[in-house]
Amino acid sequence: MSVPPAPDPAHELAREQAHLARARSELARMREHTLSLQADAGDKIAGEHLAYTLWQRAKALLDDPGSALFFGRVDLTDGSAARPHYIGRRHVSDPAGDPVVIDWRAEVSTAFYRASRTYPMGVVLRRRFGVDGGELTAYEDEHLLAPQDGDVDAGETGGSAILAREIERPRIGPMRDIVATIQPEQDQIVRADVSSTVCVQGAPGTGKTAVGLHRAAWLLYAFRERLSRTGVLVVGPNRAFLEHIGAVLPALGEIEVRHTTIEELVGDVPVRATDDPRVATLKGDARLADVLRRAVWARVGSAGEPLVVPRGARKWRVGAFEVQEILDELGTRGVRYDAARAMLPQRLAHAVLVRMERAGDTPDDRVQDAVARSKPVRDYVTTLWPRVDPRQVLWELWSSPGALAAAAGSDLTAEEQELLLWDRPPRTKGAARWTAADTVLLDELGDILERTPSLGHIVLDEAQDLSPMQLRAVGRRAATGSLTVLGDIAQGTTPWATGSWQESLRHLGKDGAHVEVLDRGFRVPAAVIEYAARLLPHMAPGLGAPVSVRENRGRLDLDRVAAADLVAAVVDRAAGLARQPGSVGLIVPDDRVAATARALTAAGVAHDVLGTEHDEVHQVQLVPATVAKGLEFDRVIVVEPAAIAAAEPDERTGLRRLYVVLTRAVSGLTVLHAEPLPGPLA
Ligand SMILES: Nc1ncnc2c1ncn2[C@@H]1O[C@H](COP(=O)(O)OP(=O)(O)OP(=O)(O)O)[C@@H](O)[C@H]1O
Repeated sequence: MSVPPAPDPAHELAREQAHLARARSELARMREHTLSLQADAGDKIAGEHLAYTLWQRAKALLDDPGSALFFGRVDLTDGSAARPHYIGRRHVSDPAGDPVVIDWRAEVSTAFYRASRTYPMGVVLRRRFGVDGGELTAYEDEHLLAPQDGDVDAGETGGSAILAREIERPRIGPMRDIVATIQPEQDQIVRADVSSTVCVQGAPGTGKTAVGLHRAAWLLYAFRERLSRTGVLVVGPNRAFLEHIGAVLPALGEIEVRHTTIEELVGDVPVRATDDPRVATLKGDARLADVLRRAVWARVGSAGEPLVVPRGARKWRVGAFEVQEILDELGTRGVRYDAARAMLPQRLAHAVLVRMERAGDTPDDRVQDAVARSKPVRDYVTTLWPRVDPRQVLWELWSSPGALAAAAGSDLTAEEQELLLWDRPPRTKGAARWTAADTVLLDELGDILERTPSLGHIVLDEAQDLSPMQLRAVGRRAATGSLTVLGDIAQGTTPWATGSWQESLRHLGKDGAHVEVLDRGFRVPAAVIEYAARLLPHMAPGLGAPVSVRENRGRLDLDRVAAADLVAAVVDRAAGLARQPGSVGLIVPDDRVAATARALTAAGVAHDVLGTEHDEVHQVQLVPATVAKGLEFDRVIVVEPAAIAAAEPDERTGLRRLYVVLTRAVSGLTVLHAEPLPGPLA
């Protein structure tokens, strides 16, 4: 194929701008058309539903003048000619139905993200557009089949000015989508098949969260019917994090995806107490699943008495031995406790029916139903296979050494059982003050009784922090679906944080799922990541820091002041940073949040306190150290690292917490302290 001469850039840009104008007018036409459709349906309710669907579709077709309808183009060869495809956030077509812009999630778009000089995937030309205020301002070309002079090399770090500009932009407000610049290794994860669970290990800022959210959007596009029926869920560490990421999926047109924390996911009962870390860790241990199962199933009685059912003048009798066989069979079939309980009356009635037939009667199904519903059968079942309330089971276990020992078998040592028992048991289950770890156990008990419904897909972020029992709670909600598991072992800050993804995947019920590693850092600049990485050998040996792909090495200031001046210095530095554009994260030890907020307010520095309800979004965000995970800010001030580390139960967790807070910055990090810095940071 002959290589066309290089076009005049100004002329070429004007042509692309004309294509954008055309795309905009086609989108407006699509919207007009949708608005003109009448919501005529058979009945009133169906009519209202249709009208709502049309209204939603029209809303989705609204053009956003602040962003361009496409950000890239690939010209794919079909042997003789090359056809251009414009790639954007949504599909736009002309009146004949031919595409003007193709959704980034469509099959053809894959080449835009993945093609390389080594694997050109039929890409004659890949073009990335520079966009400003919704207008095309520049473009960059790569001719993958036959490279030309002036091509950028996007495979090279710093090769693409457009990618660099996107990565380097100062951060303001919540997280944005990355559709225009998804990297090949990220795209592999985004487009992994719906049936496969993928686990991503990645250092801070390698794009795990971004990849997980784009994967959810891609799955919803590629498997729309199946997943809109079964549902997609995003699970994150806390509300501040969910607020930070909550706009990404709606910006990609996906408004149905629920976002939740693990506590909200399992929390049917209010949490009114906290466990000592040793107790919480034990309650999160997977062995508890067996203990709970035994505690529930031990409630099924043994058939000591025969079942006697009077009908008319006769009494029908099913011997205890035969009833026991039925009980044993139901208990070993793998059905849930309540389902088995619901089957028992019919099984017993069937045994009665067999006796009636043997005696020469010809009873039909209605007789069996009547026997199953009769009082003697109901009473017999209630005694043998009682109704179980999860809270009652747990209350008994934590109150009664005998009950716990019986359920524990050889799974828990005497010492462990001692740890689990309440010092002062509440008098009733209603008076119990449940802890967060208890709610997870109650959720497990709920599933022993009745199967938890499964969703189609779950994106589980910061998964390293979940206990085995929490992982089980998430896993059963994806039992017939799949998961995207995201995390970083070095950022594990719970006493039960995982040391092995294989183990976590086992608890999730997805043994053997693939673990991918992302190691190119898009957030943290080199000067900052090199400093934070000094902690790694002390708290996560074997794990490496990301290689920063940022051009800007960033700014690192270590700033020591006298203890008496610390609060004033914090206010002064925050106010100083707030004079320049970009968000400011002021990360302080949790127990200093209130005092810092008061000092900021007194000095007139407008701010939000993350982790509390707040309506406005201010430039300065005051962040308790334990809430910082997963967040990012343009400039970060970390206040008193020694106190942040000392607030954790052990040294390793303290250093990991520091690693998390030190890696939130995009442009610059100031470490402000009065106490000496923890060893590796000094
Ligand atoms: N391909 C990309 N193009 C542009 N920006 C990207 C890309 N990938 C990631 N980023 C940006 O890098 C930053 C970090 O991404 P993200 O929060 O997803 O990282 P993470 O691995 O989840 O970090 P952490 O472990 O700290 O939670 C975000 O601002 C994100 O938009």
